[in-house]
Amino acid sequence: MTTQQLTDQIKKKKSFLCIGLDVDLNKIPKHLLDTEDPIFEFNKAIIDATHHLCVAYKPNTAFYEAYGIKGWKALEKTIQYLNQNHPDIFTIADAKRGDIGNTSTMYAKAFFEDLAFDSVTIAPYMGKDSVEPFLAFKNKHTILLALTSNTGAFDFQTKSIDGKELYKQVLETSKTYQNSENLMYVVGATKAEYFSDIRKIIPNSFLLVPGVGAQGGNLQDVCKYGMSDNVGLLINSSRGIIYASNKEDFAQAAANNAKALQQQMEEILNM
Ligand SMILES: O=c1ccn([C@@H]2O[C@H](COP(=O)(O)O)[C@@H](O)[C@H]2O)c(=O)[nH]1
Repeated sequence: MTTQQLTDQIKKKKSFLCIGLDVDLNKIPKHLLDTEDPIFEFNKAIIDATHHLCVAYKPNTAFYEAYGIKGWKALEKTIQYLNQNHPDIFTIADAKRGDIGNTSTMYAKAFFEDLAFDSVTIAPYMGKDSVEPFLAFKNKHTILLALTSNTGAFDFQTKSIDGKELYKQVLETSKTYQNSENLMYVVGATKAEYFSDIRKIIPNSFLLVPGVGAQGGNLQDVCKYGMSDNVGLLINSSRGIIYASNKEDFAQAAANNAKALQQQMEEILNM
């Protein structure tokens, strides 16, 4: 999917919501545990109930890898279900990969070719030759960790090196990479006060913004300082939506929470 197609979807649905599919078998409704593939059944029910309210889904691969081969199969079935039934929805593998060049190429093949995700999250720490193999894939997007939502972000990312904060150096340097038009960035919703500075460096890039909901980030603040002329935001909520209820009504409860966020987004887009 191109960024223009993503922007068109945002305008059509009046939503820039990304729903995180972080499936924890201890949190899903008990009746699903009797099915052959509880992870996929949970995801399918959530997707069926919420796809009209969001423009993206983001499974975090940790929640699948933790269940071994069954988890990976459920991830594969989930992305196939999305690509077959909702090709207009942007898909993000939140895998936070990145390694020496030939290894990065294999990671890119895994997520872009085998699983056919639209995008994958990447850690920038190993630099240019670890990121460019992902950028080489046409119409696929590399979402670089810039300023993360957790408190540990202050350990390194905001530290000044040669007079400039590390996260700013990540933004500036990554713009010089080959095929940098395929870059997006992760910026945490809990860091709303940093968005103005970030937009000075990357005015038009898409930002994936986790941290609204369970982590306490504020949607209005993020939009006030982080929205670009073309919206340029994907606001993620995972636990705040998918675990709205652990009873039989879980999918409808998730849809209600997604709807509440989508309505706030619609108001912001109409302002
Ligand atoms: O800076 C980051 C980068 C990634 N994440 C991931 O996003 C979701 C957030 O889940 P919630 O339940 O809405 O808090 C999760 O997969 C994180 O690993 C992040 O939170 N912050």
